[in-house]
Amino acid sequence: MFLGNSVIHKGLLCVRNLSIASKMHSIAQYQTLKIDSPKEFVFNVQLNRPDKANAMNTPMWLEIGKCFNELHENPDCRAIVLSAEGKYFTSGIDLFDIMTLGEELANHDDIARKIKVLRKFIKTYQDCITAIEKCDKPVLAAIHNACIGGGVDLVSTTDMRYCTKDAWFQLKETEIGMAADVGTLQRMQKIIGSTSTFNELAFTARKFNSSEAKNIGFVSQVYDTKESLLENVMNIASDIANKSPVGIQMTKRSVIYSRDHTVQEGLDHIADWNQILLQSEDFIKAAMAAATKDKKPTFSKL
Ligand SMILES: CC/C=C\C=C\CC(=O)SCCNC(=O)CCNC(=O)[C@H](O)C(C)(C)COP(=O)(O)OP(=O)(O)OC[C@H]1O[C@@H](n2cnc3c(N)ncnc32)[C@H](O)[C@@H]1OP(=O)(O)O
Repeated sequence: MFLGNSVIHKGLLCVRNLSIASKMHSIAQYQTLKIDSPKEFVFNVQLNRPDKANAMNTPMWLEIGKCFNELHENPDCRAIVLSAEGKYFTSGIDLFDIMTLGEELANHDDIARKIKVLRKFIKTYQDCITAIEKCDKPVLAAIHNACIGGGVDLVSTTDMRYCTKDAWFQLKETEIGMAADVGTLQRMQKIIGSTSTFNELAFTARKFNSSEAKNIGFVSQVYDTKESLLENVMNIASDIANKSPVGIQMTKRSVIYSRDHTVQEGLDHIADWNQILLQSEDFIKAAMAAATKDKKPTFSKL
């Protein structure tokens, strides 16, 4: 059969476009998150249920997991800012959503069946935010106004936290009759380094403000407004994104591994990795750049 030139041309264009599209990492659509890339290699993930004070419902928990798993794989992403739309960062778990769990439990009479439902629920929520820690790209939380309950669990998984002057935090779980179960008890006391201060916050469920958060080391810096918070945090993320992805991703992995192991185990872990990674082109490029005072060496995507 004869194919005219224009048909062949269109066909070739189509193949070329398909191959470009397959090289670009498309960003999935999310219902409860807003995602964009305001700077090269920097992604901004925003909690996006502003009408509900960004209460974390099941779709949001699941989407957080999915999103950070995707960004872990995305070679166009080297640093991530986690922020929120609207008046509040987050009011924690969606209290209406949790009531539907009660309905599901009511379907079972037997304790073994009930605990199976609850365990699956808790483990799923844990895994969703642990995805932030498992994501090799550094995650910087930019927190404004209220960060309550599940919100503290969420930001405790990030690598760095920054907030506005009006930010306040509350480990509210004991006030609603539960022990926090998705990471605050495990991670936050290690972040702030004082078990006594941490226990006070966890047992009393009292609110603490931005200056206390800075004093106890929970946040690195406090900014006057949400605009200056985002501007500064984006700049820090961009600075990270300009560095070698090999160096940055391995640093995150080593820091988290070392937090959970002895010093010797941490040293062995990084020796095991660096005997491989020091042979990467990034090491040569960065060393050359340092020697020639090149401020912005170009690193391939990873
Ligand atoms: C496996 C378990 C995993 C995790 C467990 C985590 C535990 C926790 O998260 S404990 C913390 C639970 N959260 C709370 O107790 C906070 C409750 N909310 C508030 O205190 C207030 O809403 C506020 C955040 C201080 C804001 O107050 P205000 O400015 O007066 O706004 P509201 O009118 O109260 O809220 C606006 C709108 O949002 C809805 N909403 C707020 N928070 C939640 C929530 N946590 N769950 C569900 N919905 C929430 C509120 O109902 C309003 O909705 P309307 O439709 O406009 O009425």
